[in-house]
Amino acid sequence: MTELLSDSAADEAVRTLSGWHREAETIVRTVELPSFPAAIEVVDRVAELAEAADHHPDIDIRWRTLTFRLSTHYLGGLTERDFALARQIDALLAAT
Ligand SMILES: C[C@H](O)[C@H](O)[C@H]1CNC2=NC(N)=NC(=O)C2=N1
Repeated sequence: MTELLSDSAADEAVRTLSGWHREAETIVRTVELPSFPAAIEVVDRVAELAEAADHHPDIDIRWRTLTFRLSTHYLGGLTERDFALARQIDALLAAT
């Protein structure tokens, strides 16, 4: 069963990620792509990952800059589901 992480566990977990930081009960990563189409392609691939995980980030799209924000909405905080998807996004971005 998915459970909320403690404050210290969340802080420790975010340090294991690439380029994410904590903002209250969310984790956030901003990345710039070479072009708007490249950014949209990343959004599309993240959407596939999110659907497969049944866990979805908030995505802010501003030209070539994407900001991903993760939190487990139904529990109102951070859970392992957020970090699992964040790791998948990191792997996707590392290969882009
Ligand atoms: C019914 C479905 O499983 C839920 O609504 C899922 C969908 N995606 C989700 N995404 C996120 N980030 N948090 C959730 O609580 C969540 N719940």
